[in-house]
Amino acid sequence: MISGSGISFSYGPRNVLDHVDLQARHGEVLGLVGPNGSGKSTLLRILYGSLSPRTGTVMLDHTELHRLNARELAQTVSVVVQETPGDLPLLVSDMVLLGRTPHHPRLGRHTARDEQAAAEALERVGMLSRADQSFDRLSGGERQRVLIARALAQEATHLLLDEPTNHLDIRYQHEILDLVRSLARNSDHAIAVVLHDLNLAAAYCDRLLLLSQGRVIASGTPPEVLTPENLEPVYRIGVRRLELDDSFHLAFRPSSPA
Ligand SMILES: Nc1ncnc2c1ncn2[C@@H]1O[C@H](COP(=O)(O)OP(=O)(O)OP(=O)(O)O)[C@@H](O)[C@H]1O
Repeated sequence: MISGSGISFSYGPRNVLDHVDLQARHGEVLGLVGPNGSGKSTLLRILYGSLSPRTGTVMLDHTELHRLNARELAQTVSVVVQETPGDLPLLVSDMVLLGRTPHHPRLGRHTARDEQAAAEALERVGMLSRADQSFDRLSGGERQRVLIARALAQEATHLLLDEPTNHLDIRYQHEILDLVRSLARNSDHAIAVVLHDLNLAAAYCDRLLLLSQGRVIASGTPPEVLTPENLEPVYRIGVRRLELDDSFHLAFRPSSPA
């Protein structure tokens, strides 16, 4: 489980997170949603130890995050973030093999097991046929899929993703989120994912945390959180919820100018 309690954070004097509590349990996908600047990425960075909270603690299962060294952390948590590496002269297969680094002794060579894990991960994101291509010649969406493969090859049991569907076409938005959900369901991963698309969040997340200005506005299942009453004041846009047989769809309309 990834859990945060009482997490506050400021960049300089500016408070960006204010006593946030969250839990991403094994077997579940927790979605972090909220408008631009609400603190989602900052929260995610705190959950993988790239930023330290001003107050509060992050636990990975029964261990406080700050007690893990870099290798232990990388064996426990894999991360897919927006900052794609610049023009690295790496093949796609090499990029994915980087995910195996935490499993090696210092300066160890890749083993057959590493190669196999990398190939399996590329297969899962539909990129195995591109293994021998240069990473920096891929499209944004293809790069994203390779970075997800790198996280899969890492074989950590906790997974954090920041807008993983950015750059992806509709088919791969669904395929990647389906894959993320299957990692929770079938491999018992604990997963937290930042998503902007609330309909995708409703379809693929088990629980949601709705943030606004660094505070938790609502948390619970998608039907509990994604109500017009919660969303309209936070996004300042009209929201209609269309109930379908066993799900719902959110439709949005810009508010008329006052
Ligand atoms: N390095 C930084 N230095 C100062 N302020 C920052 C920094 N990074 C983010 N912020 C500010 O912190 C607030 C929260 O940013 P954050 O990126 O966590 O929001 P977000 O919800 O992920 O936004 P978005 O949906 O636009 O990606 C914003 O007001 C942002 O301007």
